[in-house]
Amino acid sequence: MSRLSDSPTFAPLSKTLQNTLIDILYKDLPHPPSTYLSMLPQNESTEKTPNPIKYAFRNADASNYVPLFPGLGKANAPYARSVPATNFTPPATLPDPGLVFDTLMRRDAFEPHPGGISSLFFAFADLVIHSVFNTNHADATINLASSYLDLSILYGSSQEGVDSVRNKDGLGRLYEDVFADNRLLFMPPSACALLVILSRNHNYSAQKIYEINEHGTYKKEFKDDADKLAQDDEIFNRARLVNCGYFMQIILGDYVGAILNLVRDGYSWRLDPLSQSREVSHDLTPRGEGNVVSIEFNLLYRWHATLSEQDTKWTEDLFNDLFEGQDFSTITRQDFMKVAHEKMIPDPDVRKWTFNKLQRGTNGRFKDSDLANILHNATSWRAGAYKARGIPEVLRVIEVLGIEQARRWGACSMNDFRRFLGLKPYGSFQEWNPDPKVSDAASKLYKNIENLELYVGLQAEEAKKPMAGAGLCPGYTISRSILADAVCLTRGDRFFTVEFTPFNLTAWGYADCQFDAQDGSYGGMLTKLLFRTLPEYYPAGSAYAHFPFLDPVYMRDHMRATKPELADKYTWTRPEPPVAEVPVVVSTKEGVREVLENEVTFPSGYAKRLEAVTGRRDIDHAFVNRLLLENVDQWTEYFAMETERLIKTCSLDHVGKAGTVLYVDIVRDVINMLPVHWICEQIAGLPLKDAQKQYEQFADVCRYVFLNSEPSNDWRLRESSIQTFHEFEEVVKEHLGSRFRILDSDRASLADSLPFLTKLYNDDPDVPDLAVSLFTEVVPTATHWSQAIAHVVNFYLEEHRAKEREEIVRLAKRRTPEARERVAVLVRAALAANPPVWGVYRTVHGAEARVGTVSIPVGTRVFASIKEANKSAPAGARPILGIGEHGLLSSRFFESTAPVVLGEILGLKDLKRAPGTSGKFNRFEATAHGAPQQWYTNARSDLVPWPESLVVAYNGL
Ligand code: HEM
Repeated sequence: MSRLSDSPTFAPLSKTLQNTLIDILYKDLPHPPSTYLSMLPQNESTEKTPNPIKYAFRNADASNYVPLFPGLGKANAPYARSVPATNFTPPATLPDPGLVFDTLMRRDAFEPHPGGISSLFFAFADLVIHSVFNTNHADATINLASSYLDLSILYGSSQEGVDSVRNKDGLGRLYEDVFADNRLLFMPPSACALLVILSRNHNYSAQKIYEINEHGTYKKEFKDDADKLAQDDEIFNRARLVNCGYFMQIILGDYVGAILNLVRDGYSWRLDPLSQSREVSHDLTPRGEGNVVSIEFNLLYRWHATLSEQDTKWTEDLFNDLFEGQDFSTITRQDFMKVAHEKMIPDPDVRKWTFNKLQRGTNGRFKDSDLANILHNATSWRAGAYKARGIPEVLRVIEVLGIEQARRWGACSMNDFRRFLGLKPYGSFQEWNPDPKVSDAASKLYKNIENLELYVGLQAEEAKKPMAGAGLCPGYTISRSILADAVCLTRGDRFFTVEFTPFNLTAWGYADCQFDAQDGSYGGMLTKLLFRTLPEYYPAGSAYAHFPFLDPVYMRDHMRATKPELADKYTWTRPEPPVAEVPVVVSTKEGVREVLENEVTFPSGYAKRLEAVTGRRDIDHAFVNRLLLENVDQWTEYFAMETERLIKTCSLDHVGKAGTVLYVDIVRDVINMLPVHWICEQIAGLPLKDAQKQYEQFADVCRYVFLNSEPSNDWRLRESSIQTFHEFEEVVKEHLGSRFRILDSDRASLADSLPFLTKLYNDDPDVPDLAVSLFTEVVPTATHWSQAIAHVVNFYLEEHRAKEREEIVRLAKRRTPEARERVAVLVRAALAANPPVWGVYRTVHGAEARVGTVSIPVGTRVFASIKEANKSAPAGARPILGIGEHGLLSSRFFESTAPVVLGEILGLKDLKRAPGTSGKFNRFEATAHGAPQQWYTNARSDLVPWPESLVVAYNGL
C-alpha cells in the first residue's frame, strides 16, 4: 500500500516536516547537558578528590565551574580581552599619565551625586569589583580573583584563603567577623562593615542549615576529626551557596535597582538574567556557561570619582599616615610600591584584622554599634557625581597606575569600545564631553578623538542626568556596559543558574535568598540583611534599612513629592542607638507573667498594631465575644462535624487497598482549616475560594499582631494584614448593609453566616464598627487556635500516651463540664510542654522595670521565655500561652471546641504518624539570646512560627 508521504507531491513536504520536528525535539534538551551529578571522570583535578558532592559546591579557586572547560574564569588565570585594539597608538605618543590626571581627572569641586546615591552604594560596588578583579602586580595579565561573584573577598580565592577564614568546628562556620581579602582594609570602612555583615550572614545561614538539618544527617558528636570535617565541609559549602545567592540578589535587586532608578521610582521589577528561556530557533538560551572578566571592564569599573566628601577625607587621612604627610601630587609609582610592601602587609591571622581602628571584643566580634554607625554614616553621606575632573587628588598615583596599566595591556580606544558595543563612535571631543574646558584639554592632549584612550574616555565622559531608568548617572558608555556585565556575571555562573536549587542550597537556604517585592523596599535584599544582622540598629520602617543606597533626605523629598501617602510609612531620621545591644532574657515563671501582664511597663503593642491594620483605635470587641459565647455549644457541634468532614474529604488511600489504611495531613488539611471554614462560612460570610490561601492570610494577621518581632517581616506582614482586613470588612459591610438580600444572592453558601451576622446587627447596628470588631475578635487568634490544637495532637500521638489519648476520646463524647475540665487538664499538660509561642519581645516603657531582683532600664528590649517559664510550672497548672485569652483562645471557647476536635482526631482507629519525613512536625529548635525558640519549615520552604504539616495514618475500616 502506498503511503501519502511517499507520493511525489508530498514527499518533500514530509521530509521538511520531519527535519523540523527532529530539530525541535533535539533542541528540547541542551547539548551538552547543563548539569551533572558529579564531576566528569576525564577531569584530572577531580580524580584526586572523588567526593561527588563537591560538584555542587564552589571550589576555592572557582575551577570546575564549567564541567567541559574546568579552568574557565578560575582565579589566577589570564584576563580576557573583549575588544581588539585596531587603532593602536604607540605609548610614546600618548600624553603623560600625570598630565592627563591633572588636566582631565583631578577633582575641581565636589559635586553631590545628582541621583541621590549614597556612599554605601559605592562601598558595595567596591565589594563587587574586588570580587572579580585583582590584578597580579608581578604579571598583570593574570587576575588573582575568579571571574565569578563568588564572594572571594569573604572566602578567598585559593584553598589557603578559604582555610584562613574557616573555623572548622563541625558547624560550617567562619571565625567571627572575618574576611579574606586584605585589600578592603585600605578602603573606606563602610566596605569592610558591609563585608562583615556578609560574614555574619554566612554564620547565620550555617547555623540555620545545621539546626533545620534537612536530611537528618547532622550531628553534635563526631567519630573522629575526619567525620567532623566532612560535616563542616558540607555545611560550609551550602552556607556559602546561600550567602553568594544573597550577594547576587543584592546585586540584581538593590544595586541594579539603584542603577536603573527603580528603587527611587518604586518599581520592584528587576533584571532577571537567571531565568530559563528559549530563543526563536527553540534553542535554550545559554546559562551557567562560564565567564571571564576582561581588562576593558577592569578599567570601566574604577569609579574613584564617586568618593563622598567624608570618604575622601578618610582616604586623605590614610594616605597622610602611610606617606607621612607627603604632598599627594608628588607620590610616585615607586613611593606607592614601597609603602605597599612595607606598610600594607596585614597580619597572617585574619582574626586580628581590624579597620577604622575598631576594637574586636573578647568573642572576636566587632561591636554592633560600631558597624551600625559606619553603615548609617555611609547611607547618610551623598556620593560624588561621576564627572570629568571629579577624582580626588589623593588618588592621583592610583590613577596614574591605572592609565599606565591600561597602556601596558594594550587596551582599545574609547571609540573602539563604543563600536564593539554597537554605539556610534564619537565624532569629536565636544560630542564626548560638551564642557569646553574638558574637551579642549582632551583635544590638546590626544589631538584626534580616535586616539582617546579607553580608561580616560570612560571616566571623563559627560555624565548622564537622572531620569526614569537612569539612577547611577555615569557616562553613557559605562551605563550601557554595566548591565551587560551584570548579566554575564550572573547568568554565566552555574551556581546562580542551573545549580541554584533547593537541593543544593537546602530548601530553607533557597527560600531565604529569594526577594520579596512586597517588603517596602521593592525587593531589597540588603534591607533584609541589615534588619537581620543589626536588628537593634535598624528598627522596622527605617528608611536607612529600606533604602540604604539612597541618601535618606533625597529619597524622602522625592517620595513626599511623588507619593506623599507612602512617605509617612517610613521613618526618615537616623535610627537612635538602642539602650542595650542584646535583649534581656526573662525566664522565671513570675518574671514572664509580669512581662506579659504588665501592659504599662511592657506594652505588648497589640492594640497599636491592630490600629495599623484596621485604622481604628480602641476597638470594642467584647460584645462580639459575648455573642460568640452565647452560641458556644452550637459552634462546638460545628467544629466536631467539620473535623469529621474534613478528615473524610482530605484522606488518601493506598492503591488497591481502598479504605484500609488512610492518610491525612491532619494539620494542613484539617486543623488549620477549621477556623478558616468557621470564620468564613459560619461567622463572616466570606467567599472561600482558596482555603489554604485564606489560612495564610489569617496567619499573617496573627503573626503581625502577636509575634511581630523581626523588623524584616514587619512591612510585608502589615501590608498583607491590611489587605486581609479590607477584604473582610468589605464583605461584612456588604452583608450587613443588605442583609435581607443575602439569601437571594447567587452566593447562597454564605447563608450559613446569616444568623450570626443578624444577631450581631441587632445587637449593634453600627455597620462599619461591627466589621472591625468582628475581625478583631476572630481573625488574629485563628492561627493560634490551630497551632494549640496541633501541638496537643502531636503530644498525644506519642505511643506512651495512648492511655491519655483514649481518655480524651472518651471524655470528648460526653460534652459535660466535668469531662471538659478533665480534657482541659490534659490539653494544658501538652501546651506546657510545647507552648504555641516560646517567647515574646517587649520594650520597657515609662519607667525602669524590676523583674525579680533585676532592674531593666527604660527602652531595653526584653525577651520573655515562655518555654523556660513553663518548665518550672507544676503538672496540670495552667501553662503560660503568651497569647492572652482573646478571641478563639478565650478559655470558654477554646475549652469547649478543643475537646471535640481532639476527640474526632485522636479517635481515628489505629492512629499513628505516617511513616516517612512528613509524618512528623517539620519543627526545629533554635536559640536566640541563649533562650530556646521554635520554628517550623513548611511546604513553601519558608520558616513559620507554627506547624503547617503533620501526616498521620489511620485504619479506615
Ligand atoms: C577610597 C576608595 C578607594 C581607594 C583608596 C582605591 C584604591 C585603589 C587602588 C590602590 C587600586 C590599585 C591600582 C593599581 O594597582 O593599579 C585600585 C584599583 C581599582 N579600583 Fe579602586 N579604590 C577606591 C575605591 C574604588 C571604588 C569605589 C571602585 C568601584 C566601585 C574602585 C574600583 C577599582 C577597580 C576596578 C580597580 C582595578 C582593580 C585591579 O585591577 O585589581 N575603587 N583602587
